[in-house]
Amino acid sequence: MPMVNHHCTNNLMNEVVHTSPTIGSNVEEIVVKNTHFLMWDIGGQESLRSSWNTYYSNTEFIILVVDSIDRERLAITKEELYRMLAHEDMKGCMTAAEISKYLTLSSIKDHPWHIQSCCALTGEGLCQGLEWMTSRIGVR
Ligand SMILES: Nc1nc2c(ncn2[C@@H]2O[C@H](COP(=O)(O)OP(=O)(O)OP(=O)(O)O)[C@@H](O)[C@H]2O)c(=O)[nH]1
Ligand SMILES: [Mg+2]
Repeated sequence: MPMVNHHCTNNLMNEVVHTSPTIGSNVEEIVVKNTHFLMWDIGGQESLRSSWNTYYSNTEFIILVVDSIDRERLAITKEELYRMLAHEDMKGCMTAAEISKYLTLSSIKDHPWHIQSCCALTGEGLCQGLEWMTSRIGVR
């Protein structure tokens, strides 16, 4: 029944929820225990899935909503989940060693240098890079 499809009562909020297929995206900020989440709601229709990858960079979490009554489409969900995981923005990235080789860093003899792989999003590697700098202080 269409009315059931488009207007359902959300008991938690005690309000009528209107739904319509997501085209493009909706963005909303949600605060949970003082943590602000910037949430992008993106459309799940097949034709829209190719645009999902444009949302992955700078994204910390992905909420994959599964319709628990739809057994037939669970296989598609699985397929899309693994496609999503294969899409991380780090796939195919160069290693620090490759970059170092390309920049021929080893030929730099008149300056101390250090190459550090890091991720600006998670902060991984940043401390190590700075620690190297502190370890060089007064070494010359
Ligand atoms: N029973 C029930 N129906 C739901 C629930 N969530 C959504 N629906 C219904 O499922 C249909 C699709 O809901 P949407 O929230 O638009 O689904 P969606 O995944 O955002 O769809 P797209 O935006 O097209 O990707 C609507 O008819 C909703 O009323 C739920 O938790 N329980
Ligand atoms: Mg939607």
